[in-house]
Amino acid sequence: MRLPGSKSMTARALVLGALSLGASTLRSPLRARDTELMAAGLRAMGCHVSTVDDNLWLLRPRPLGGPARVDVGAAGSVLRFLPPVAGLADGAVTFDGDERSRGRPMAPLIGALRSLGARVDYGTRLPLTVHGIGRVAGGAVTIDASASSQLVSGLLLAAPEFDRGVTVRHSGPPVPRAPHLRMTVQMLRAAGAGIDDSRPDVWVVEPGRLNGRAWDIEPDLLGAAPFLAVALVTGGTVTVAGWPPRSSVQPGGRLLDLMRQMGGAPTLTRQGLVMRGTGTVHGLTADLTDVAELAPVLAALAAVADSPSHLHGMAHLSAHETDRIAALVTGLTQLGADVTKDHDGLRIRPRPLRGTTFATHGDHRLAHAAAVVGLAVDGIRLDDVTCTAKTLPEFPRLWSTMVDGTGAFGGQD
Ligand SMILES: O=C(O)C1=C[C@@H](OP(=O)(O)O)[C@@H](O)[C@H](O)C1
Ligand SMILES: C=C(OP(=O)(O)O)C(=O)O
Repeated sequence: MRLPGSKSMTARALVLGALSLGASTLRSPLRARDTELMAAGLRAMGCHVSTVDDNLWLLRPRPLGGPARVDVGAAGSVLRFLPPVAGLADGAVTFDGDERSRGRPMAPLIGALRSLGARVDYGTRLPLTVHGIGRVAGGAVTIDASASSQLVSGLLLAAPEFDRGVTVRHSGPPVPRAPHLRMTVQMLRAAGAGIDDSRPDVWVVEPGRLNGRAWDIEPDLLGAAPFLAVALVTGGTVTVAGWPPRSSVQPGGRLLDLMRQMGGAPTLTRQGLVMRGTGTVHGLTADLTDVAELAPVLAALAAVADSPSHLHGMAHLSAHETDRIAALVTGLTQLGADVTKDHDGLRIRPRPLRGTTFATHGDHRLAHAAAVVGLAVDGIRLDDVTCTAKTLPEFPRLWSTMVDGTGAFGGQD
């Protein structure tokens, strides 16, 4: 199969392109609800973004301005990356989104933006309005980003355009998702930013113009998880074409290590990444701090494994699209698994499972998890599969084609 483009790379390339001198292109971007909302948000502020060609999106930066309204939908990236950009626009930009987004952690970012010189109307929930004056003073700021790495990424991505750049210090429990922060730093550098991340929990971005450029978006390796899980559960083989090299900005190596521990045998070949399984899945003890989006699919695998699992380092998952920890406890328990929550994760002891309805809570990664359990247990029904459009609108088609056994899924060549 061929995977669609990385959600995180697509989001960053769009934001950087809007703040650059000169045009940018995105080759093989992800077309999904989150990235279309990012494009629409930038358009609303005045940037020219053409997404008509599935394989090549085009950005022509123009002066950003309001009044504008931005729908963040359920996208944490739009929610955290665009308010700092709106500070640079001339005029008021109002942000709102799906009910669940209204309460996702934002306060540290708003506090930081205010102390960097932006005027923001925000209580404790969306909607919020940034009253941009075309410039943000910038400077040094300390925030607690333990609830979301996106709080730091959002500040860094816009910072080259701040008069004094930015120095962001994180203070508090560890920031989750170091790989996403590395991706932010690498993509800023690739766009010409001066950025120092040599000290733990401190990021310094110098002021300066970014250059428009051609971005090659890698396939979404985190989105590969449910498809690779198929090999483990069924004892089959799944080949993912176009798997990026080890130097990838995504934590692909970590995904493969975790799947190897659960019984998969991944090899990189000229055809791509080949995952082989035996049909027996092993339990896993792992700290998922850096890759917690994988937790739902790994929890699904753990529920059909031959031994218990302990997945931890995932406390902040309770602030994602839904409270993922609570949803996994309830959903997997209803199927018959023995699941308990501890202070920052889940303990899963497999037991014979029964087919029943699995509540996705409108969360794409919970839908992926239910689909994986459904490979091993008859009669699993998802209460909603349209939520997969957030990051992979083709998910139902890809999955059913694969489960039907035609082997023809993923033809995006
Ligand atoms: O920067 C990014 O592209 C992302 C960062 C992570 O957010 P959190 O740190 O809030 O988990 C991740 O979960 C999200 O899917 C994408
Ligand atoms: C947490 C996720 O998304 P976001 O925070 O970007 O909405 C995700 O895709 O699993």
